[in-house]
Amino acid sequence: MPQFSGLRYTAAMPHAIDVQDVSFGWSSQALLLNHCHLQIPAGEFWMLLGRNGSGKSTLMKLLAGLLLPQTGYVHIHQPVGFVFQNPDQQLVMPTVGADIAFSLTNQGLTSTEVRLRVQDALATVNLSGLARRPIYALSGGQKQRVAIAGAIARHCEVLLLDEPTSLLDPESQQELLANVRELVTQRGMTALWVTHRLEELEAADGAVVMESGQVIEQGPPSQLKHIQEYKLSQACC
Ligand SMILES: Nc1ncnc2c1ncn2[C@@H]1O[C@H](COP(=O)(O)OP(=O)(O)OP(=O)(O)O)[C@@H](O)[C@H]1O
Repeated sequence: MPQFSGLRYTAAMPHAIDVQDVSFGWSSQALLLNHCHLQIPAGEFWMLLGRNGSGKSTLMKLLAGLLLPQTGYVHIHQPVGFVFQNPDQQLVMPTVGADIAFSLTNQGLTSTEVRLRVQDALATVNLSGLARRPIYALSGGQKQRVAIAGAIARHCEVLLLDEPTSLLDPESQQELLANVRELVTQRGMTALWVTHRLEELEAADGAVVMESGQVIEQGPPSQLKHIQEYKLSQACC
């Protein structure tokens, strides 16, 4: 198993994602994340909520291994795929098929294996037949699904999605949400999805609320006090 400072992979873990006492600051003067703890059960779909600037995206980057914590550990024992808010920041090849195949570079696969993985991944996100479609000719929702297909082609078991629907219209939002729900239910993947859209919680098994760099609550959405408060504040405005 690979082992890096602050990012530890272990063989048998009760949770797909286990964050223990993680602190991180963008500057040496102040910590943004302050002794964060978080556990996401394997094979479940969870959402991460919190006000602007509370540290959600920073935490997601720590989970993906794009940043390393200054103290504490992130334990993840399965391959991780990351889906950015804006898919144009992660789709790098001219066509759909080439982009998914690019994610398999350096995996030592034959061209037949690459082709089969691209086909399987496209079918999983309901984009079969679009392998030759130029990326620029896709809708925003289709681009997000190509990003997810890249993770599926790499056999990622944990999906991290940072506000994946914030640039989408309501119909594409619903399609993406249903697609990720299906990946969790049918393929047993684990997904953690950042959102400000409370209606998306209906698709989730659990939710985590962050405030000022700390996880202040986590559990089934209907039982979280802070989420009820957000709902009430939305209803009256
Ligand atoms: N690359 C960076 N360099 C320096 N500071 C950063 C960087 N990225 C984020 N920050 C700062 O860290 C703080 C938390 O940002 P972060 O994006 O993690 O919050 P967030 O909860 O995801 O917010 P939002 O809901 O608005 O996306 C902000 O004050 C932000 O300016």
